[in-house]
Amino acid sequence: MVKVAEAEAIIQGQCRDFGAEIIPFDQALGRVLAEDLQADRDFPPFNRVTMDGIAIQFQAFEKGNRSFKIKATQAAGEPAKELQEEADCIEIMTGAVLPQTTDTVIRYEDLEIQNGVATLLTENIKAGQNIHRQGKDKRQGGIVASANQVITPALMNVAASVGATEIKVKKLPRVVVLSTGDELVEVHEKPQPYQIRKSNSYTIQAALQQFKVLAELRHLPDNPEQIRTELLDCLKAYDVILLSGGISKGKFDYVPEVLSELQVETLFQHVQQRPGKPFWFGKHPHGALVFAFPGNPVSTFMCLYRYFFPWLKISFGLDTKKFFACLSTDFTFKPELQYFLQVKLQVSEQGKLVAEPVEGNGSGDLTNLVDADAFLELPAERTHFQAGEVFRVWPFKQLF
Ligand SMILES: Nc1nc2c(c(=O)[nH]1)N[C@H]1C(S)=C(S)[C@@H](COP(=O)(O)OP(=O)(O)OC[C@H]3O[C@@H](n4cnc5c(N)ncnc54)[C@H](O)[C@@H]3O)O[C@H]1N2
Ligand code: MOO
Ligand SMILES: [Mg+2]
Repeated sequence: MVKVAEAEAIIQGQCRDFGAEIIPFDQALGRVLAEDLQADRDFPPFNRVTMDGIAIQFQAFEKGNRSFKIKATQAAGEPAKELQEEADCIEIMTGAVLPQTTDTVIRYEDLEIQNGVATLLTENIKAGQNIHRQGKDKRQGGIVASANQVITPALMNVAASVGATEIKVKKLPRVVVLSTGDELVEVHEKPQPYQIRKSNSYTIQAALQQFKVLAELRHLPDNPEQIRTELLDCLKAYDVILLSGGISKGKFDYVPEVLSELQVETLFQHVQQRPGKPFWFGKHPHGALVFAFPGNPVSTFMCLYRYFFPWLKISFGLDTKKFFACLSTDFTFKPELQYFLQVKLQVSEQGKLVAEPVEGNGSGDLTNLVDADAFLELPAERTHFQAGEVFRVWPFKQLF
């Protein structure tokens, strides 16, 4: 049996680079950027007017001029017009290029316009106001988004602005999710009283979609020959096998034995944790990795978030951020196992992330996961945990 930190280190020692591929820009949301995106022009690309109003020469205001004859109107999308006389102005719209020879924009709210003449209603005018200067945000050639981050809606904005119709992203690993067990029936089927519907595989598949990984689903019956045939096929066809169930001490838990027969090296078996103690991890000589999660739904789920996603993020070149939360109430857990307590998270008015335990009925209670937001990781070497103490937390729900 290995400690949680040892299991984590062994798994992270097996991170992979799956390379990169170029895909159309409109399919890139949620993928990981594999190149730096550069500004093809300055940001903004011209002196951009930021208020609807008039453009003047500030020197005219300085000389005491407070009324300006409107010589022209310039909309966004029009080339820059030119102001000839300092006694005049150009009506100008937000998003338009600053007209040539002007340097200051006054908004309509500070003007009265009558008979084609704009008169100032305020003395509070500053040279250069209401202009977003060319290149102020980024210079041409500068990096507007660096590689190794998830393509978010905000990043799409930048990608579109630089005309990146195609984007280089990290390739996705080929993943298969294997359910095991003769007690499982399909979701559309009506189970016999002694059967249950398959659910873990759908949870795993759904969670992987967060990273745009489209996993295939397969099922292994409790039959060593069939497990062997299926696993042999999967070891050739996939980079990662995510398995749930069939790995503990039961008479029909054939998975670890068959994996060994197929030359999959055991990198660890059993982790000092609850849930998920029987967790098994191994590697095939040709490269495929096998994460064999214990079948109980909460165990599978916890191991997915605690071990697989960090592995995936590191493989993608992403940062693995650490989160901590404050326990809301005293809690006791006696076994010498790292305990992953299901909690609800809330940000207090003091700005603290507070974790409140959600009582459940152990690792078979999948209904409890719906009410919880995260796992709070309580160290194995301790028994009593006090309200206010801070521990590492593994969120599995969007909090905001
Ligand atoms: N003698 C011992 N028995 C058990 C031990 C032990 O140390 N000694 N460990 C227990 C722990 S902890 C866990 S967790 C489970 C792990 O069992 P397996 O990985 O072998 O999983 P199964 O036996 O196949 O199933 C366990 C449980 O989960 C349900 N299950 C399995 N797959 C799915 C699925 N795809 N969707 C929904 N539910 C699933 C299955 O029906 C069982 O109820 O072993 C304990 N036993
Ligand atoms: O510790 Mo097992 O993984 O819960 O039921
Ligand atoms: Mg079992």
